Amino acid sequence: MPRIAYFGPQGTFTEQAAMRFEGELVPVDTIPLAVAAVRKGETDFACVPIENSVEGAVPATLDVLIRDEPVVAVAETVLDVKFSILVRPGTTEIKTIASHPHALAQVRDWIAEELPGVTSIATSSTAGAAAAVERGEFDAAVTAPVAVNHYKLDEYATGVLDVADARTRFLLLRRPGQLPEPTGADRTSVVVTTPNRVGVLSELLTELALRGINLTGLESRPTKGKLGTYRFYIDVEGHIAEPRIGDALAALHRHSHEIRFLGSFPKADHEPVEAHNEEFAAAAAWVDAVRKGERG
Ligand SMILES: O=C(O)C(=O)C[C@]1(C(=O)O)C=C[C@@H](O)C=C1
Repeated sequence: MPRIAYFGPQGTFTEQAAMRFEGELVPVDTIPLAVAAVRKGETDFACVPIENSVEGAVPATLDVLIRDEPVVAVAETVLDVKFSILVRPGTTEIKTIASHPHALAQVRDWIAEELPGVTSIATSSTAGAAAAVERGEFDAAVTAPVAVNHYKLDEYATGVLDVADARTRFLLLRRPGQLPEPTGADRTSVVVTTPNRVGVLSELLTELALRGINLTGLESRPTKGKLGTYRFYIDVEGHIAEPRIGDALAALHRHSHEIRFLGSFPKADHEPVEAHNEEFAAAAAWVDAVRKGERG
């Protein structure tokens, strides 16, 4: 059975996401450690959060994807997110509340309303906060609902969320190898660094638009070198096996200093992508025929 390192410890949202894939689950404490496990070959896959509908991209994941040896996404899954507030049995007063920064940000208004004056503390993960509360380091933790099954804690509140219908998307990563087959409902992800000149980002986006490619995500992260220099993470609908996507990625390659492929994989929503692949194939066949002198 393949081994999947996931952003743990037990009881995180990422664990629930990882359970949707076939494999033996291996908890590790941080996102970089989960990805390092797959890079070193200690596990076959790593499962990490990539974006949340309320708080946006998960910076730790974006940063780890560009470092060291390449890893590629082969699948994604989306979880509905709502939180539980866990406390040690018998707790009467809450002065400190701990969680992953993304989780704290999603319940900020609830905390202000229900626990005014409480101090919020960032921990490595939601379940890491639960473990710390169990050890007596903080009074309360903002966790995934399942965390109550893993720690000797009680539910102070459940179903907590400032914005209804929050969702988080997770990636299943592995070392580069055979790509998943195109399904007609895929996503492709790349990260590029561009020369610093006028209009370069608009050139990249035009390459996509000209080929009828739908952009589903655009994030920038500093290169961590010169101030004001950025990497762009680009998600589009389609699979690199499709001519228009392959063509567009080749164009992005031409516009970039550096480009890294982060995967082509089925979208979690399985909604078919309008691809116009026949038109691209017909156009390529025409050019081919003209080159051979068979057509005018
Ligand atoms: O700490 C966890 O439980 C996680 O899986 C991380 C994470 C995130 O990074 O966004 C996942 C989903 C929630 O939005 C809150 C935290």
